[in-house]
Amino acid sequence: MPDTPVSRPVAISAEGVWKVFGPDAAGFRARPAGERSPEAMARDHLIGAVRDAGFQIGRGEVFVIMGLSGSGKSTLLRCLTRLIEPSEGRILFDGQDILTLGEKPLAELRRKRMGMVFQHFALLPNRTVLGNIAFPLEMQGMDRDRAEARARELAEVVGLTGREHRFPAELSGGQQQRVGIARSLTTDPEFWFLDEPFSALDPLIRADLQAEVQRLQQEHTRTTIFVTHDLDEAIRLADRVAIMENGRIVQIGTPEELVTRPATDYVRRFVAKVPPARVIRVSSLMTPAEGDMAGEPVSADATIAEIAPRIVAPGGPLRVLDGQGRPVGALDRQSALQTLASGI
Ligand SMILES: Nc1ncnc2c1ncn2[C@@H]1O[C@H](COP(=O)(O)OP(=O)(O)OP(=O)(O)O)[C@@H](O)[C@H]1O
Repeated sequence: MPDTPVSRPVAISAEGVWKVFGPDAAGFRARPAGERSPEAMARDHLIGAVRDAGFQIGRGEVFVIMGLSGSGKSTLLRCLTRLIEPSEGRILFDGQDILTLGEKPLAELRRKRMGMVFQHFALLPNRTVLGNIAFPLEMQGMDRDRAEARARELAEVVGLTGREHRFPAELSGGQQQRVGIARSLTTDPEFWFLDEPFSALDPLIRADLQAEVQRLQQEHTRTTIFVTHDLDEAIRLADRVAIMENGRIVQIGTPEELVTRPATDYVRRFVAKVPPARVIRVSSLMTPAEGDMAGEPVSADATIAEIAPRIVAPGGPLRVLDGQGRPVGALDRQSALQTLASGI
């Protein structure tokens, strides 16, 4: 499987992870490799919800898992948190295999270092916004005043100021999801798992919350694993995307790589409607150069769509700067225009 390696220190690593459902799922480990094809497994009424998944996620990375309904996204995410017990494989957090952890250390890991948000999660109907956000802290023994003070901070962070004393029934769907996001952040988790958190929301609210996730993720350099079946959402949020098909990861890459170098027809069909200018970055089109240059500055990390107004303006080549503001290349307007002409 084509896999663009992670470019940061590794935070989470999955090796040979399988999750099998069916009458004799427990006997799966003893199955020889030759008996693990979808056909051979189907004969024995076994479903390979996750099939031999392997990948590494970098610290602070947004790793998006996407694929069609039933491709195994949620099962894989749940395996990573051990909400579902994998049938086989290793899942390492900072080098430690969490599948070997006993109940107590696992609970500790979840409570202290992980935050989770789901599409449908239960808010406590008889508790206010603050009461709901504070709940995990109170469960951990924090006194009510301190827990509420922290909840108040988080309510502000997710834009719920002024609604602290409302009950869930008095909130819109988007506001309820904000409560869920705040609640998942009470312990300031290093690892943030989100499973289709915005699928039930209308597009405008969804875009708002996507921006919120980006902001929260950048502020605290959280390692974020985000499941979605929405390609637009994946492209907006992801550093890298893992595409799943029938339980298998068929490609891992940046949005740009998926669009410009799809590994299979399935991936090609998936990304067919993405305008290249939305994902191709200035760094991919520039001519590398060093030293002083003339021309209007653009960021090497920007997408061609983001700098469209500069590209269409008249003038010579654009001066490309890296994250530290150092000149790293020149962008020819003509070649950028060609990418732009393919749509935004
Ligand atoms: N508890 C279970 N028992 C049997 N089969 C299951 C179970 N959970 C999931 N599956 C099967 O495993 C496969 C993967 O399901 P999963 O929910 O992970 O997919 P998904 O990509 O998250 O789908 P969706 O986008 O619809 O949520 C599906 O074929 C599903 O029917």
